[in-house]
Amino acid sequence: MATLSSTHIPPLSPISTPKKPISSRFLFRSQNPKTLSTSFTFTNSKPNASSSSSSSSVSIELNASTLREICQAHVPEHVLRRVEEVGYVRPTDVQKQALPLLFSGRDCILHAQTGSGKTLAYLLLIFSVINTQRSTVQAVIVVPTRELGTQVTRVARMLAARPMELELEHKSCTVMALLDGGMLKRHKSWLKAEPPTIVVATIKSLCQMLEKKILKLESMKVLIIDEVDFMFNSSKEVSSLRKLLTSYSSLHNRQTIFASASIPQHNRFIHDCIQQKWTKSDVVHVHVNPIQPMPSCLHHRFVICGKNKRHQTLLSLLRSDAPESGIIFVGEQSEKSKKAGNAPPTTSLVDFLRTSYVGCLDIHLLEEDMNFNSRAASLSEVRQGGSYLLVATDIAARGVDLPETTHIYNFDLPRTAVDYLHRAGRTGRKPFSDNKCTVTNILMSEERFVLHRYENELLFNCEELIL
Ligand SMILES: Nc1ncnc2c1ncn2[C@@H]1O[C@H](COP(=O)(O)OP(=O)(O)OP(=O)(O)O)[C@@H](O)[C@H]1O
Repeated sequence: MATLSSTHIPPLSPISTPKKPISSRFLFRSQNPKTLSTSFTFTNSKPNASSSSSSSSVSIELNASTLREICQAHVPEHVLRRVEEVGYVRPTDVQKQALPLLFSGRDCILHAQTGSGKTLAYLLLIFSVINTQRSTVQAVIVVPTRELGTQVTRVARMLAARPMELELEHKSCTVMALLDGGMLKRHKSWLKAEPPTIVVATIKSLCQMLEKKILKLESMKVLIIDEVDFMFNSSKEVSSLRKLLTSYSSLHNRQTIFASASIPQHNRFIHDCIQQKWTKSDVVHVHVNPIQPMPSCLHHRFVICGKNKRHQTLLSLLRSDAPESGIIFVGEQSEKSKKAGNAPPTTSLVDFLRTSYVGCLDIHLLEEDMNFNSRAASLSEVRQGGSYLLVATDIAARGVDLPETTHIYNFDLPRTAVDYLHRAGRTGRKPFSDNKCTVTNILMSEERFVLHRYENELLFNCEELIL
């Protein structure tokens, strides 16, 4: 066991900044603070720490080779058994490095590649602190979309399930999904009758319940904000998020965890966390693979074609790649095109593929404009069925975990490097697999420089494919 002390370490410096930082669409307001936070950056599993911490000391179990070894003293046995039953035996890097810090009670910024297992890390923390004998909300997980909320709820319920014999002896941990488009009336009755132990919520639905005082957070021990950069980047969400962090609950009574694969200008964000009292001043920044934001199992390609040839180009790619399963990302329809009465590009593409693509992949659609039931049906068909091609907007780009996806196609280029990172990260989601997954960009020649910029910002190489 290696002990890493964060005392007498130089002031917070950008030790974990990639050579070229990911560009940002947003800025966190910052006031030149004197921070006490600690940054741990992990490359090849060797941590470095940077901090001006007062006297905090953190023990890190670097030699543990199983999740059981890391969690044994903290997580109930029935949860550990479930973890093993579903096949989580070896910890991923972020789990290995973050769990000891999380169990020590520190506020934490979990900053690790897409598909690296951040969800399991924060759920194991939650299971280590909740007391199922108490009927109060003890953990809240805030997510940006209904789709991610449903997914996190599914994993939390799967871990919480007890064998029948224990079910009779102990009260179970209950997990409520409080998501936009849900049946809030039913949730109100549930919250009044017997509050759940864990709430997974979108910020809008959560704040509705808090404003009406139907949900209370006085017993909340852990607050997780998943996809934190996305949440702070959305003007609709940011004021509710600030209220949740500072008015509806107090940083002193809870452990606060922020998670994302992309935290642009992270040092500034850490400063703001402390200044704005979103976290305690000894918040830890766990940054795994800081100089390689993109998972190494991804192979990036691009094809150049004319504007009117994109459908045919995609078809040729699908024929030559024969993907096991894939996601095709399409940009949002412009207001001008909507006004002109054109069909959305997603629907046109789905129609085109259904008539032209001859293969064994089921074709599905996921976009914001679908109603919540159709969105849920689409994702659940994708999860249950065999091989799929999912045509989606960026709604599927954050957090959605479809591990069978082998290919990503950017039918339209994403708007930012951060968006590229998250779209690409919908594949390569099997932590210990050696399989290479492919991300292919369909470009017009004048867009090449944009992709080049993303390559520089995210430090990856994209190879040209000539069809
Ligand atoms: N220890 C583990 N062993 C094997 N598989 C794991 C382990 N931990 C997580 N996974 C699997 O890895 C995949 C990715 O995990 P998760 O969704 O938590 O990634 P993430 O870090 O939150 O990614 P993103 O930033 O894209 O949201 C999931 O399919 C999950 O089941």
